[in-house]
Amino acid sequence: MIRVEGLSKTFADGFQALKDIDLTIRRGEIFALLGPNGAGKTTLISVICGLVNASQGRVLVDGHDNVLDYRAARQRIGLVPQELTNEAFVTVWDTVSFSRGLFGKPKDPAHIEKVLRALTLWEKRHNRLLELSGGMKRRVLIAKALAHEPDVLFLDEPTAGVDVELRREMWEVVRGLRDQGVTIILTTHYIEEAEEMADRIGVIRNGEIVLVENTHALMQQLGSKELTLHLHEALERIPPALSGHALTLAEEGHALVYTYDATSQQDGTGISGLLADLEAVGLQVKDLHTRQSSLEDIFVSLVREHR
Ligand SMILES: Nc1ncnc2c1ncn2[C@@H]1O[C@H](COP(=O)(O)OP(=O)(O)OP(=O)(O)O)[C@@H](O)[C@H]1O
Repeated sequence: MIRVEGLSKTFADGFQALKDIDLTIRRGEIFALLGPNGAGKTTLISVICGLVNASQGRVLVDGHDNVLDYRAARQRIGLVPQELTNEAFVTVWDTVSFSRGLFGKPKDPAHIEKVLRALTLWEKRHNRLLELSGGMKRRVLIAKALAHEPDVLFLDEPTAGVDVELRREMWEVVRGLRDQGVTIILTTHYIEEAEEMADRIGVIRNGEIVLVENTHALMQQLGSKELTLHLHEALERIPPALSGHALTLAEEGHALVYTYDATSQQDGTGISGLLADLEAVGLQVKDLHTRQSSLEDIFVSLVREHR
């Protein structure tokens, strides 16, 4: 659906925000662009959508070069911006219909109705935007982006700053759109969001794509958790009876650290077996805590790995 080739962007002040990016987005997938603040997510989306000029490279949208064949490329794209930029006094129906008109598409009330129903905004179609909740306003932005029947929808941080309930609601909406055949590209800081939503994840850091991976495979790689068991008495070495568990000794023998795959559904975490074996060898646990790799840890290790 989208092909990005050798894309670089240097801003007027000399800052290079994108460095030689190659990326292919498949038709019908949800692709999450995951990266820390300032990584270049918005810039990349803006270049693909034709809002910012590339310094080098090119972008094809369904085979159409987004510079040489701008109209055809842009028409296939719907963009939901990061900021809520709705006019306050127009109605839901009018603002969504107007967005369609911007693309020179003939009026099609049946399509607008379909979009509003899909986003559960139909009941609110005669309301002015200032009368809507924050979640509804976000959905109006999606409706506007879908008004001209794009094939691919870009969502820039669709759930930044929204509460858990609303985030889940947004996920449902986005999944529904994918099921209707829309290709979706979203940016996010939240690894949970990427995990929950995306078929594939691209990690961007300092303007470089450091990894593109199937979500399931990536979570297997990143989903490892650590369980630290503080012991009553220090050990000199790990007892042979525990050699079947992925254990290391820490804190001068006062703690055992167990690493396990938090995403494994087949084999479980192995924690209950470990605890049983600890008891069997007479080790007493004083305290325990778990820790999951933070997004930052993950980025750091990914970047290290790919250097
Ligand atoms: N017009 C501009 N001129 C100069 N630098 C810019 C401009 N726009 C963005 N940048 C810089 O490019 C880098 C990438 O910005 P971008 O907005 O793409 O990041 P992001 O990954 O979307 O971050 P966030 O998660 O915070 O939205 C940042 O360092 C930013 O300061």
